[in-house]
Amino acid sequence: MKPCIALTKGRLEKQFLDFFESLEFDMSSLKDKGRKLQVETDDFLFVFAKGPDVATYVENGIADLGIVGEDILIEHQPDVYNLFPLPFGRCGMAVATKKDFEWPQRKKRIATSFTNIAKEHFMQKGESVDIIKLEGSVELAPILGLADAIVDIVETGTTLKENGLVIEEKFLAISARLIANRSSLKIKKDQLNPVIEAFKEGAKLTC
Ligand SMILES: Nc1ncnc2c1ncn2[C@@H]1O[C@H](COP(=O)(O)OP(=O)(O)OP(=O)(O)O)[C@@H](O)[C@H]1O
Ligand SMILES: O=P(O)(O)OC[C@H]1O[C@H](OP(=O)(O)OP(=O)(O)O)[C@H](O)[C@@H]1O
Repeated sequence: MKPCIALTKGRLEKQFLDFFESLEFDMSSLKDKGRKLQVETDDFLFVFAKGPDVATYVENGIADLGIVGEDILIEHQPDVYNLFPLPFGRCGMAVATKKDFEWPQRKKRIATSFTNIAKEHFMQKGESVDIIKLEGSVELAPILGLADAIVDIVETGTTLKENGLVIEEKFLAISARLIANRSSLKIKKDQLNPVIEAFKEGAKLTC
């Protein structure tokens, strides 16, 4: 059976496919995949899923390898091998507030999609905070008065800027990572090692 690679849909997907093409793997059936969620190439079966689900498919051995943002690994702590960073999906985690915001004297209210990362970040500073879980457009929360601040991904800073927010603190550098199922790495060693080595070499060249 061909190795199965789970890919994070969305921005990582496009960046992975460019990276994959640069390694001269067969890309033909991936280029016009349309809305298909599974695509077979000469060498692999690709499945396309949301980041946390990529980690779940790899953890459960449905996919042998996965491409996922480090934010997902830190937030969800799946039981997988976290092999190495890939040269795309670079961004960071930050605390951001409204410009000129003064923290109130009560417990801080933090809106985020990354509740574990946010909790852990403030815990390490010795602060207990109230976390408000949002699914997206997190930048709205301080503007609308739902929270004092957000913990979210920042890349260019455009979303913050265009919504009148500023970075108070940057605290994590993130990139896409190659992950592997623990048993696949042993059982399918001969099939997977050449691919993993090709990704590693490609990552070194592009870094
Ligand atoms: N602005 C960004 N710049 C670079 N990488 C990002 C950015 N936002 C997210 N990422 C990385 O890409 C991964 C996938 O993010 P993406 O926004 O495509 O999916 P998502 O969070 O499920 O969003 P959506 O629900 O809008 O599809 C994240 O886990 C993170 O590692
Ligand atoms: O610094 P920037 O380059 O502006 O990128 C940061 C934005 O990108 C992500 O949002 P996404 O586009 O995934 O939408 P979301 O709000 O639905 O998560 C992230 O949550 C920020 O909002």
